[in-house]
Amino acid sequence: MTSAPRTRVAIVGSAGKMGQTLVRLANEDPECELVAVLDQGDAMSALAAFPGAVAIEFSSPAGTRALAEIAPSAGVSIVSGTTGLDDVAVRALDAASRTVPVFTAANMSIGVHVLGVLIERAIAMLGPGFDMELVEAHHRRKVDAPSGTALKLASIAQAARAGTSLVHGRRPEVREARSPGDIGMHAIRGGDVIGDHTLYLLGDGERLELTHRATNRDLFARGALRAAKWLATQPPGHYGMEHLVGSAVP
Ligand SMILES: NC(=O)C1=CN([C@@H]2O[C@H](COP(=O)(O)OP(=O)(O)OC[C@H]3O[C@@H](n4cnc5c(N)ncnc54)[C@H](OP(=O)(O)O)[C@@H]3O)[C@@H](O)[C@H]2O)C=CC1
Ligand SMILES: O=C(O)C1=N[C@H](C(=O)O)C[C@H](O)C1
Repeated sequence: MTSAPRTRVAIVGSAGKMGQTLVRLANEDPECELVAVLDQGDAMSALAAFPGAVAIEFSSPAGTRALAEIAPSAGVSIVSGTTGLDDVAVRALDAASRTVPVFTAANMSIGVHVLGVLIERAIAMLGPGFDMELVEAHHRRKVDAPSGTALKLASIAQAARAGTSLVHGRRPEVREARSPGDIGMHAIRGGDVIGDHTLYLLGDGERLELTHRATNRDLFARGALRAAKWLATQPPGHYGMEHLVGSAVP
C-alpha cells in the first residue's frame, strides 16, 4: 500500500510562542515533514533549498515581508498568521500569491471562523436597533492592538451593516453619547490570556454576547498545519479560512 506524500513544512519564527508550538505539533504529525526552522537573524534565502515546501510563518510584519519577497523565487508556498501587518507586507503577500499559493488568516482556529459566520447572521437578523461593541483580551506581550482577529470580526460586522465605522476606545475629554453607526473597539492586555473575543450586540431590554475563548496555542498551530497540507495541492492564489472551511450555513 502506498501512503500519500508528506507535506514538507518550514517554520518561520520558530523560536517564538507560536513557532515552538508549531515545531512540536509538526514533529508529531505523520502527514508532515519538518524540513527547516528559521528565526530572527537567519537568512530567508535558505528556503531556496526546499522548493515545493510550505513555509508557515508567525513572526512579525518584517518577517512576513521578507518571506513574501523570497517565496516566489524559492518556490515555497506561504501560510502566514502574523497580525498587525503594514501595507508593504500586505502588498508583498498579494504579489507573491500571483506566483505561489498563499494562505492568510488573522486567526487559524475554526471556532473563530464560525464566530464570524454567526456574527454576520446575527446582525442581519437583529436589524439596526442593536449597538455593537467588540472587546478582545490578550497576554501582556502582545504588541499589536486591536488584535488581527478583532479587526477581521469588525470588518465582517461592517459588511453586514452599512454605514458603520470603528471607534477605538473612549476618552474622558469626549463628552458625547455613541453614534448608532459606531462599532466600539476595546483591547485588554495582561497576564497569559491566549486570546478572547466578544462582540456585544446591545439592544433595548436585551443583549447578545458572542464570545470565543482560546485556552491554548495548539488550536492555532493545528489550523495552520491543516492549511499547509491543503495549500500544498492548490494553484497560485490568495486563500483564507473561507476556502479551507467554507462559510455557508447548511
Ligand atoms: N493567526 C493566528 O491564528 C495567530 C496569530 N498570531 C500572531 O503571530 C505573530 C507571532 O506571535 P507569537 O508567536 O506570539 O510572537 P513571538 O514574539 O513569541 O514570536 C515571534 C518569533 O518570530 C521571530 N521573528 C521576528 N521577526 C522575524 C524575522 N524578520 N525573521 C524571522 N523571525 C522573526 C521573533 O524573534 P525575536 O523575538 O528575536 O524578534 C520570535 O522568535 C503575532 O503577529 C501574533 O499576533 C499569534 C497566534 C495565533
Ligand atoms: O498575538 C496573539 O497571541 C494572537 N494574535 C492573533 C490576533 O491578533 O488576532 C490571534 C490570537 O488571538 C492570538
